[in-house]
Amino acid sequence: MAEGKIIKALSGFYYVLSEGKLFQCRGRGVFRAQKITPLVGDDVVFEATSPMEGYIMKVHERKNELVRPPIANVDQAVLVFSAVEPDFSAVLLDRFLVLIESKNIRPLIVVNKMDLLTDKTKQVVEAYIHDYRRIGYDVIETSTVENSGVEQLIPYFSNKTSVFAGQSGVGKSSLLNAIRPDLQLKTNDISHHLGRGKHTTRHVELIEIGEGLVADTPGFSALEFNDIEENQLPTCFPEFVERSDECKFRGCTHIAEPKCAVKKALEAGEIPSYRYDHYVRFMEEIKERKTRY
Ligand SMILES: Nc1nc2c(ncn2[C@@H]2O[C@H](COP(=O)(O)OP(=O)(O)OP(=O)(O)O)[C@@H](O)[C@H]2O)c(=O)[nH]1
Ligand SMILES: [Zn+2]
Repeated sequence: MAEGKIIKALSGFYYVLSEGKLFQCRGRGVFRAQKITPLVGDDVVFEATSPMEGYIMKVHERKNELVRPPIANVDQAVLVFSAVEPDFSAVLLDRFLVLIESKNIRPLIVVNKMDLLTDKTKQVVEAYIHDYRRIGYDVIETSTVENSGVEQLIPYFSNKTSVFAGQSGVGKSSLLNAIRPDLQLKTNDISHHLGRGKHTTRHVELIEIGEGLVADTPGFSALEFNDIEENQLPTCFPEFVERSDECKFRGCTHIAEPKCAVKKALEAGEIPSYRYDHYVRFMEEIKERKTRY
């Protein structure tokens, strides 16, 4: 018996990577009865029946699970935004961050197309980058055209399973190509792998980058807060969590309560007003969803 990770699933076979070797495996017959469907990203115990084949005997418990693309045990989400074309959007970034924080996935923010900034737009984008770094997020500035910042990304992949996420056209495929030119993902093309329409079935595959694994299909295409509870939302804003011990009320939602440390920090300019505004907006969205059912 050996331990491995499923990096690809195709036509009833699971491809298990174990100590640098790939095994084409079948699942155990009992998985079907037990309603276990092994997923890409699953850590498994398998029995090798030849140097390249085997049977999956056990699927380890998952740390998390994405639906689109179907992938288990995601450690990190690389949130790709462009500085311009499309314009940097803090509300979209906050939406991604909430979803990711709620699944215990570590975010890495990449701001791409830095080459397109003018003196004026640069100030705006740099101010945002500064704010997110102050919260404690890692932000990497890149340009695939000038090939800058790209190599800074590589160490972040080590010993992790990562998923790229971000709007269409921000440069996700371009970044992956810059990191691993042999992938030759088509860019700016509606039919290429990373940009495939929402309704086609996707085969996700984990590819090796640096010392880690990265999904070749981006995640988090649905940006709704369906699985997030009201009391969970404050925990998705690290700069609120950090201060909530100082709130007068335990379980403070930082909205209407008096003597709230988050609101105090907001008034003092320590928390950017747009972050707080997004929080309030997301909270309303979650509450509204509840009354709908
Ligand atoms: N100026 C500039 N253009 C870039 C940069 N990175 C990517 N692009 C261009 O932006 C366009 C979109 O890039 P893609 O890599 O296809 O973007 P994507 O995020 O994979 O898009 P989808 O597949 O639709 O999700 C292409 O025309 C790229 O050439 C960059 O750093 N600077
Ligand atoms: Zn509070």
